[in-house]
Amino acid sequence: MTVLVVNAGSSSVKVAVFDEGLREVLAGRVTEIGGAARVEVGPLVGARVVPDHAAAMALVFEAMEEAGVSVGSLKAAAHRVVHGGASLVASCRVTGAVMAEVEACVPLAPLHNPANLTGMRAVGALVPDLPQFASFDTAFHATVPEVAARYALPAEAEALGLRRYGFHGISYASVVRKVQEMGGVAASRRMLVFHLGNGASACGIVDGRSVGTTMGYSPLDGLTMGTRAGGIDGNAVLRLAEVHGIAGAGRILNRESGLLGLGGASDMRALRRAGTEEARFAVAHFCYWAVRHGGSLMAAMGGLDAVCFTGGIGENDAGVRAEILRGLGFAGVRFDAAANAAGAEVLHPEGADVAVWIVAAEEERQIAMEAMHLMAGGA
Ligand SMILES: Nc1ncnc2c1ncn2[C@@H]1O[C@H](COP(=O)(O)OP(=O)(O)O)[C@@H](O)[C@H]1O
Ligand SMILES: CC(=O)OP(=O)(O)O
Ligand SMILES: [Mg+2]
Repeated sequence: MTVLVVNAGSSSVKVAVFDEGLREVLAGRVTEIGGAARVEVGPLVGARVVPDHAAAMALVFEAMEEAGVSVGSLKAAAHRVVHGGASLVASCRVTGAVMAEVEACVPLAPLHNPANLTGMRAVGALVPDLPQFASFDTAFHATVPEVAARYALPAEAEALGLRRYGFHGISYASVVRKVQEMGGVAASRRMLVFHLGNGASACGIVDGRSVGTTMGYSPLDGLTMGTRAGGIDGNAVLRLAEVHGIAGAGRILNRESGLLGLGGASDMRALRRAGTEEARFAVAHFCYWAVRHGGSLMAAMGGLDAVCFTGGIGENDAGVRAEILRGLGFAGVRFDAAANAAGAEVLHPEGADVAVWIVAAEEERQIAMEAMHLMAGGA
């Protein structure tokens, strides 16, 4: 039951191959697709011209063969799909109807869903008979109460699908699973999880279920992100559209804002290296809004038992974690500075009221597990 997992982003593809025992036998990524791309897939490492996602998938298959993981041994491919809309709320086999629904959600996740579809088509073109499965970032949030999901809009607007869906659900599901594996369930009834990567969000999780999250209709709302603005007044959006047109406003909000717009770089490591006044302000903005939203989610959960950090920034940037944890001090959050600086798994001191953990995001493994569950006949 070897499964190829494909996590396609707008300009990158992350892949992993898992065997039936869920051992990761190959992993890698192709980044900066569209030109002189960077390839790091098993034995294939270096710069290559990769014009599109189809070419990237062809390279992945080439690397698999070179690594001795034959494409013929694959039993399935499984994809991350960012937006599943209102109807795709559980992982499923990819069919024409599923692809049409993912396509219908393109306007809701313009940076992500087109790439997810391209990944499915590329695999389909290279290995036509391979069963394909999809896991949705939105699915984990299907449990939020209606008051949290609805915007205060009239019924005609709701009928356009304008609801808070929430994202990063595959990552949140993997955090819940890993905290359970760490034996932390009892201590973590009410868990505030920060997924801090290029896209960033936070989620309030009670007894393993999402009760609220910061992203909404699309992955634009909530926290300050690499290139996305995060929360912004609808009238400010209208003003941007008036001046720049709808496409221009969309570009500014999704691709030119966030850390990039404030600090001159979308990448946290680049901001740290730059060390300018603007870069420092961008990081301060990122942390301030993470704390503000964290407080709101704590209210939605009725308290706090644990805080978890995941994603590239959450797992690696001790300064960001420290600033957010200090900001949550009012809620009884304490942390061990040395453990945080070292990037340890457990950050809370002995006897603390609130547990604090770093949990590595395992989106690919989660997707593989869901596909294998479906292949084994699970619902
Ligand atoms: N060692 C590190 N220190 C600080 N930030 C880091 C480190 N490693 C990765 N990051 C940051 O993580 C972010 C990317 O996170 P990641 O979860 O890989 O993103 P995505 O999967 O959404 O593309 C970037 O801002 C990057 O700078
Ligand atoms: C949903 C989302 O924002 O994803 P990413 O963090 O991969 O951009
Ligand atoms: Mg990510």
